[in-house]
Amino acid sequence: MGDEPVNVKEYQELARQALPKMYYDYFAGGSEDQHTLRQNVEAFHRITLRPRILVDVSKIDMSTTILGYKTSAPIMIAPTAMHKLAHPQGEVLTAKAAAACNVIMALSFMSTCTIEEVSSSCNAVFFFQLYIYKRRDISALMVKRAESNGYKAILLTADTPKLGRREADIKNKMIAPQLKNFEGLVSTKVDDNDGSNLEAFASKSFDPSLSWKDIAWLKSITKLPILIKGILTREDAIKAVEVGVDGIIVSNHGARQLDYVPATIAVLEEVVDAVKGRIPVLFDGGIRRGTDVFKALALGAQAVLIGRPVVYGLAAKGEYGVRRVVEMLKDELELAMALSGCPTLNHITRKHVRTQMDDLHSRL
Ligand SMILES: Cc1cc2nc3c(=O)[nH]c(=O)nc-3n(C[C@H](O)[C@H](O)[C@H](O)COP(=O)(O)O)c2cc1C
Ligand SMILES: CC(C)CC(=O)C(=O)O
Repeated sequence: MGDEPVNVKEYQELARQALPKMYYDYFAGGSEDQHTLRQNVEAFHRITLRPRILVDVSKIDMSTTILGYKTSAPIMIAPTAMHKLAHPQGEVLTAKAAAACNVIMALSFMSTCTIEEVSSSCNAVFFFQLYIYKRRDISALMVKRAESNGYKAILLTADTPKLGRREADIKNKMIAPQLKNFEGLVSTKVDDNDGSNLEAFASKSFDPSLSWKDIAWLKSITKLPILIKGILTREDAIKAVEVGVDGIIVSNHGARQLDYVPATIAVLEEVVDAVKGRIPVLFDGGIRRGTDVFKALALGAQAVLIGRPVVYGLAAKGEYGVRRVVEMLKDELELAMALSGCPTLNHITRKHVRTQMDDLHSRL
C-alpha cells in the first residue's frame, strides 16, 4: 500500500494500525456473531448497476438539501460515540472536516467534546443525536443545549433500549470514559471489571421503557424537527409517519444492536414504499463506496449517513483523514453518476439498479 490511501478500506487498515486494540475493536465491531455486520456490506455487493449511456454528463451536480439545509452531496456524518478514542481532539476535528466538505454532521449524544465545543468550532450544519436516559431531565437538558447552540434537528435513536452484546468489548473490558457533557449530572465512568463497562453504563442509564407515546413528550420539549433512527420494518415506518415525526433513518446501528436483522440496504425499499414520500427517508449501514451511495439513492433514500469510515479517517489522519474519506466517497459517487448517465441526483431512479429480487423475476 502506498502512503496515501485511495479508498475507505485502506483507511480502515490504517486505523487498525493506529489504534489500541480495545478502541479499534469497539469502533469496527458488531454484535454477537457479527452476521449482520458482514451482511451490511455484502448486501451491497449483490446489487448491480444498470447504467444508461450517451447522456451528457459534462456537468454533475451532487448537491441537495436535507430538511431544507444545503449540502454538497447526499452524504452525512452519522452520530458515532467518543471520537477522542480515535483522536485526542475528537469531534471538533470531525466537525471541521464536515465544514470543509460542506456536509452535515450529526453529533452523538455520547460525544467526548461537548455540544458547545463542537458547534462553536466551525460553521458546519449540525444535527444532534439523542438517547433517552432514565433521568429524562438529563436528556431534556441536552436537547435544550443543542437547540440553543444552533443544532438543526434531533435524531432520536430508537434501537437501543439496551446495548447490543458486543463480544470484543466484553473480552477487552471496554472502558466507558467520563463524558464532559454530563459532568456534574451523571457519572458515565463505570468501574466494573467484569466485561464491557460501556454495556454496564448503558444498562444503568438508558431507559428501556421508551415507547411510541414518548414522541409526544419529545415534541413538547423542542421545536426542532425530529427524525427516528433505527427503523427496519414497514410497520414501524408507518407508525413513524402516524406519530408525525419529520423523517426516519433506516438503520441497524451499524450492526451493533440486534444481530441477524437484515442488512439495511435489503429493507430500504420496503420502508420507502410504506412511507410513500410523506417524510424523508435517510439510510445508513455499510456504505463504503460511492456506488453504495448511488444504490441507496436508487432504492429511495434521500441521503445516506456514514459511521465507521469517518472514524477510520479520524483515527488514521485526523481532520485530513475525515475530509479525505468524505471526498473519496463524493468523488466515487460523482463518477458512478457520470458512468450511469445521471447528471443530477434526480436522474437516479429505481431502474438504475438490479437487485436479487429483480433477477428472480426476470427468470420466472
Ligand atoms: C463506533 C460507533 C459508535 C456509534 N455510536 C452511536 C451513537 O452514539 N449513537 C447512535 O445513534 N448511533 C451510533 N452508532 C451507529 C451509527 O450512527 C450508524 O448507524 C452506523 O455506524 C452506520 O453504519 P456504518 O458504520 O457501516 O456506516 C455508532 C456506530 C459506531 C460504529
Ligand atoms: C456509547 C454507546 C452507547 C454508543 C453507541 O451507540 C455504540 O457504541 O453503538
